[in-house]
Amino acid sequence: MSKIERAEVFVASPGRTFVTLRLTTSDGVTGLGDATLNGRELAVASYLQDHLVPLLLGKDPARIEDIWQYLYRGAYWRRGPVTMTAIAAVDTALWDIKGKVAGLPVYQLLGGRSRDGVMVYGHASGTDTAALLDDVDRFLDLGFKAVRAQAAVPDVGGTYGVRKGKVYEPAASSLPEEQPWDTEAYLRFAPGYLAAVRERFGFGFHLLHDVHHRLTPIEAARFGKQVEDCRLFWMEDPTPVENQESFRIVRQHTTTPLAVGEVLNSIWDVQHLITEQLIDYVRTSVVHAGGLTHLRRIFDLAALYQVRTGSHGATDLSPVTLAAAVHLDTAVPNFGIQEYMAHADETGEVFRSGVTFADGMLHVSEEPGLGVEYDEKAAERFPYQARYLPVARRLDGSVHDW
Ligand SMILES: O=C(O)[C@@H](O)[C@H](O)[C@H](O)CO
Ligand SMILES: [Mg+2]
Repeated sequence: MSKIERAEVFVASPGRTFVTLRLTTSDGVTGLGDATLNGRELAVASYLQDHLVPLLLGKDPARIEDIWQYLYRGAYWRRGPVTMTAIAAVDTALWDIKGKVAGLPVYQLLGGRSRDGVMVYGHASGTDTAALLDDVDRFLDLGFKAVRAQAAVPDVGGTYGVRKGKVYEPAASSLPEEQPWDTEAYLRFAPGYLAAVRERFGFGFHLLHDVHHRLTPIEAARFGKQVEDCRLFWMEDPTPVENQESFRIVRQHTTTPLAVGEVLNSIWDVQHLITEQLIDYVRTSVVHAGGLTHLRRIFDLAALYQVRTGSHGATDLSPVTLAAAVHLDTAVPNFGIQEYMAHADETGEVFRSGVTFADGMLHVSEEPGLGVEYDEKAAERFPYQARYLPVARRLDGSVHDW
């Protein structure tokens, strides 16, 4: 029997911080898992190093489901982003190993190909409507079939999702940046720029928008209703998601499709959203929702209720997560869309990935496993730097959801 012989945890900041787990078996096969929890990353690194590595050494790497159950039930303290991200890293690395041992790409282990490629959406943004329109134009020129549109609210600034440099990087400061927020100004402004995008470019592509947890249920209902003519692919994270019930209020008022789940970690976090058909797309990701083993379970539940997938894919999810996501997206029947932002060039110096972009879609390579390699020598050139996501404050100074 092959055994898990080594388990190494790497923390590096090539462009942004990534925590990476590498397992090595007694047969010399390696597997990679992403363990990045942006802004709280060292907690997961310690969870792995101090609490899971000692449990993994000597275990049979082929027993993916058993190890998942052992780590989940064995923790006793259930769910939560830190635990589920640590378990995800182990699980993803074990799928990578299983693929390499079998000589098959991971999507083949998941049931094989359901589609030729994985449709993605890119992030267009602008400091005003004109700049946003130019950016949408650029994405359409690059061949994207789906584009998310965000613009800064005039006279307020600080709006979520507006790219400053080449790469969107909200976690840019050594202490959390504080950004102003004004709900009424946003509600006055945002429907107009979404309409302007449709007016200029028409309906021959999918248009998405991320509200980023900023509205109350009734505000989100008003927004969804107001933008119905834009025929959005989805309105993302309309309200803070802890209260699954609040989606019923939004749902009762609008046919704008709803997407949620990037901050959620388990099937129980999305259970009512799915079974009561309160959402259209579930955005849980490989890295934050317990790995391929658990995410596939969520996607299967979703399929029963015609909820489709729309996995989180911002650049604070490493190339290991992106590859794992594209393998799963390639295989599942109820795939919807995959979020995709190209990683910074420095990230590509550390992670070599076989995932490629063509014609608005991502494709996995046919290499066995996930098709990603980690260059630890290159990673040494990018030592860890603490960075935080911003926080939002209303104009009266009180804390809002970022
Ligand atoms: O849907 C998205 O890409 C965003 O919500 C980001 O994931 C979030 O700002 C954390 O980086
Ligand atoms: Mg989002």
